[in-house]
Amino acid sequence: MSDQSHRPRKPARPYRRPQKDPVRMLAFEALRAVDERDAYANLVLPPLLRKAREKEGPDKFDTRDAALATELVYGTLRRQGTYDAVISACVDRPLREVDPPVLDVLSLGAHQLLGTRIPTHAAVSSAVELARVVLGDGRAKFVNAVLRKIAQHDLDGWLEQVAPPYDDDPEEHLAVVHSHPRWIVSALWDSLGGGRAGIEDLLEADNERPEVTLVARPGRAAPEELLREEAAVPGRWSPYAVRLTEGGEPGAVDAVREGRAGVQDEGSQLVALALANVPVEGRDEKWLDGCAGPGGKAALLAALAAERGAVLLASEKQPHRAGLVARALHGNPGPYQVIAADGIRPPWRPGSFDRVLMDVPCTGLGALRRRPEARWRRRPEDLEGFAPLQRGLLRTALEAVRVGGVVGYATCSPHLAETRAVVADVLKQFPRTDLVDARPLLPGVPALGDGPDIQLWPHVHGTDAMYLALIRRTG
Ligand SMILES: C[S@@+](CC[C@H](N)C(=O)[O-])C[C@H]1O[C@@H](n2cnc3c(N)ncnc32)[C@H](O)[C@@H]1O
Repeated sequence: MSDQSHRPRKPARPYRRPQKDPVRMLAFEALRAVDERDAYANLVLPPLLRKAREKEGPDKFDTRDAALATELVYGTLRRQGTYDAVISACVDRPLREVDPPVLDVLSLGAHQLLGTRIPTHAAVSSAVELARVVLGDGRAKFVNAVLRKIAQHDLDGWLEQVAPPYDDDPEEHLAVVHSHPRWIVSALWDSLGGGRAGIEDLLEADNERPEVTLVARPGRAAPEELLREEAAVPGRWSPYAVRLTEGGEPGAVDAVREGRAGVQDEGSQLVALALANVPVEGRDEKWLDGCAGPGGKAALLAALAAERGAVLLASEKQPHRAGLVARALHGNPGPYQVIAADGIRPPWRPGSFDRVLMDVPCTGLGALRRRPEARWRRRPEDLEGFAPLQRGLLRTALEAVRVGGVVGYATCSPHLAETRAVVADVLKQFPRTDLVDARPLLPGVPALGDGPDIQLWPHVHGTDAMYLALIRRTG
């Protein structure tokens, strides 16, 4: 008999079943859907939250649980670049060799440790329990070991280690610290100009959850009605805007349910208002929105047109999105028309309209705060994909407007390749046009740029980074 057989055996720990925590399970499921199926977090979350409420009951999954699950998903996705850098420093192989579900649990754990106030012990143990449920005990040990390494420093401590010093490589430093792909940091900085403080504020603003902003559609609802909602305050710039400072459920607001009001970023409202405010000489009866889906700007324009006895034609290429436009415009106080049509081969006659909005498809780099995963999905090559469409749509807009009328070219991206470059290129083919100074059309809105076009910014205006150029046809 060997010596060993006499040694008292360490009592085996009794097996304990992993605890299923509905908040972490839900967050993991959402992250997997975003990762695996290219789903959008803002679309995936609401049904998962509903399902959790139904399954667990309102006592076990209340509004605080829903808020925590939402924050865990959005925060993990937004800060993924930073967390990847930290996790990389704690594992002994390249991240691409870590199984995606394992990486999702690690990222969720990293966010709990570095991006929330959840105490360290709870952050690690909840992520490890989650790992036991969704990955099994073996891989949970790996998760435990990595998270314990991460827990040795706070976020600032990690950033000092994993981000290059600003002076050595400013763009890479900002990319890691503020969790944006480097090419996006570079593009935003080109467009914003200025020094370190501005771009840092902008990148930080992209990482904040935007407030919910409503629009009281003129002639259909008054802002005062919306201001009666809980924690509602007036918009900063648009007379029709009301901000719900605690988020709330816009769908529960009567005016929103009835279509008299809508959810609309204030930047989007300002674009519609500037186009509606620009003076045009003579007839002012026919307005066109050539890229109308899902209908936010069209609904505001149609209501403003109705006040002036003008009619909006809202056109959208995708039939199902044209359906959304029809829904947004339903109940408009004046006449309007909605059609599904390709703005590149339009059915209308040239020179038909007095005001035209072309809010073209774009990379959406101005709305990153709304779509937490978007920054990681976009590629620089996407710009080339949009370029011909953006130019083509601006050309047809300029053909659609009458001499003396005005076109508004808008994007929800501040990327210069989608904004000024498109306008400059297309105007070479339309020499009989003038750029109108859009800044005085939005009185009281500061820092709109050098003009004549305008660029809004999340960190300056609290809006999406919408761009607008107003172009008048002179011949
Ligand atoms: C940025 S979105 C417009 C947002 C809209 N103005 C709003 O405020 O709700 C661009 C829209 O253009 C549509 N689109 C894409 N290609 C188009 C085309 N060739 N002609 C017309 N619409 C097009 C897209 O389907 C999308 O709905």
